[in-house]
Amino acid sequence: MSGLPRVTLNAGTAMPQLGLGVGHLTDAQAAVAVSTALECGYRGIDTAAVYANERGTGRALAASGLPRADLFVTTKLWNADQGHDRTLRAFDASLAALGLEYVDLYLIHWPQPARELYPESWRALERIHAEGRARAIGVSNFCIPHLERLVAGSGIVPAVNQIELHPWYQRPALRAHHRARGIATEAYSPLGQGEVLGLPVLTAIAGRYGVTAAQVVLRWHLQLGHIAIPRSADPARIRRNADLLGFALDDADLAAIAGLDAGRRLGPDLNGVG
Ligand SMILES: NC(=O)C1=CN([C@@H]2O[C@H](COP(=O)(O)OP(=O)(O)OC[C@H]3O[C@@H](n4cnc5c(N)ncnc54)[C@H](OP(=O)(O)O)[C@@H]3O)[C@@H](O)[C@H]2O)C=CC1
Ligand SMILES: O=C(O)C(=O)[C@@H](O)[C@H](O)C(=O)CO
Repeated sequence: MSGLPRVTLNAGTAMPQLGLGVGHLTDAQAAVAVSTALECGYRGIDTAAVYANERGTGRALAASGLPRADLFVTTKLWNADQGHDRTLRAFDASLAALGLEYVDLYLIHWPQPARELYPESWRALERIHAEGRARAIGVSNFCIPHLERLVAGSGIVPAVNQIELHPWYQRPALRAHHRARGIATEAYSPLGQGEVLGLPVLTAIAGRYGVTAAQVVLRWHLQLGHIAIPRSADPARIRRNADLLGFALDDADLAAIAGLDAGRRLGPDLNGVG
């Protein structure tokens, strides 16, 4: 998968369009999954402080022997650590756990707007970025009003908004807003947590190309310009999920997948939670 495309972020760095997500994996599982993924050619890894597996992730990154410049490592600020000074301390802890001198992308995990802390947390991310310790900074689970508040009050437009995005939950208005603002769209739960993979529309397309439904969904993300971070703990799936360059979806396939949008969110919405 060495030829898999990268997306140039507004911060100027190039982010692999496919990465491995390690949410809900233990430290040990994350270490194995990251090692497998790097051997298969992945270079993007998505973790978060709340996943409690930054150490295992970092061990696997170090053991790979790959040049740091080839890797693209994302981690995230957890909700309990929002606020300017807490953010700075949480970032230091993440960096230490990962064993890195910098991350490629640091995200605010959820805005949690009722707490009114995300603008000052963002100012801390701007400082971390200015220090060169996060090559790009962005957000996750932000809606249009939250993005607009940051853009209005800050010199830096988020490089990325990482959002739940899959065939059942396609979010066309938010994606159009990202395009208008130059924010890259990163899809989490890109396989719909595995739940969409049995849909007849997807299995029929997969059958025609001789690939899996997961490959079809990931190819769809690539063709729409999304960054996608599928999670798997299964080495064969990790490998196959990155084998996306041997086929291309045509306009009829893309239209059929567009027709699957049901506005159906699968993960929790923590924006209302204090
Ligand atoms: N910012 C945020 O708030 C959030 C971010 N994330 C990030 O996104 C990543 C991915 O999201 P996630 O919710 O895990 O969902 P995914 O859509 O990546 O689905 C993961 C599930 O799909 C299964 N799977 C993976 N590949 C295949 C395949 N080829 N065939 C069949 N099943 C497959 C996995 O099982 P198996 O392991 O058995 O292969 C797992 O059960 C997370 O790891 C995390 O990094 C996730 C949620 C929220
Ligand atoms: O997985 C994530 O990245 C999330 O933000 C949440 O799903 C979180 O991990 C969670 O499950 C908290 O209940």
